[in-house]
Amino acid sequence: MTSAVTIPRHGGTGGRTAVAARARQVLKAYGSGETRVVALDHVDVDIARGQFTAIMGPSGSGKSTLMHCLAGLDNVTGGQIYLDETEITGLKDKKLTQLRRDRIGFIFQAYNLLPTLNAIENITLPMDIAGRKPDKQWLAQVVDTVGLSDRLRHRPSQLSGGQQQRVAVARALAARPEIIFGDEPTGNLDSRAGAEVLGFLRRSVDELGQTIVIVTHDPVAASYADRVLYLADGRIVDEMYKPTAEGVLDRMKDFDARGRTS
Ligand SMILES: Nc1ncnc2c1ncn2[C@@H]1O[C@H](COP(=O)(O)OP(=O)(O)OP(=O)(O)O)[C@@H](O)[C@H]1O
Repeated sequence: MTSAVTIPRHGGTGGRTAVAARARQVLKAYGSGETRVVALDHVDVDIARGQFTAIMGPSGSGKSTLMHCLAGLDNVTGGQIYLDETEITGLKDKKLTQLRRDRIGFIFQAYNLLPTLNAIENITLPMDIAGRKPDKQWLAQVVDTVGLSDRLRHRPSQLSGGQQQRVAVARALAARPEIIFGDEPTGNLDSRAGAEVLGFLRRSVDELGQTIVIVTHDPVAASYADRVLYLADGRIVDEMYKPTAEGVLDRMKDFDARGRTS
């Protein structure tokens, strides 16, 4: 088993620490007594700022739970989660809602677009709700990079699945959150649209310095990441830097074979 890698806390990151999010001894259990399930078993992990991280592992290994705990969408049973220097575990609901709104972006498999709003209205909605004015230049860059400039007045029903997901990606990026979390962000897309969205996420890391964490089952999606974390039975059991799809697939086969013999 590999232990969590600790990244230097201070780097050339404009005053922010080099670690965007941290989990320390995070325990998450559901239920009690005989039905108690330990979804996360004392997880330690550092998510590096400006990197693309993919979380992989078999079904039920705790991937979504880890992402939800890191994003402050779910409470932990024990341990601490930090976003930059802020401990989010223990924050009251109102503060947590505010923190998620102001500092975190989300991309889900169901795009969660509002059907009555057009693309640009959906993209700026979180900022409108927060009462923040979008940075026009930045917004134009995001819209241009996702290739939506000629679709901004279209409603979600007038867009393809890939285009809708690109609206969801643009919405997450537009507010320049410290970190973006994606749960199977390309799960509903065909391989061409999926590649487009993943290519865009990759560019936003390389060109815009965005920090991204996704949960995926797909070795091709994971190959866009800088680092893959492997979960099994609620623990981080391995990691891979600069993954290739073949390398990820081989590692998954190893785990399956070990799982069958243990
Ligand atoms: N609300 C819940 N109540 C009870 N048990 C839960 C709940 N949510 C998750 N679990 C359990 O926690 C464990 C981890 O679930 P989680 O959804 O994080 O796994 P996963 O790796 O994301 O799975 P998948 O790849 O199938 O989405 C599983 O055993 C699951 O059954």
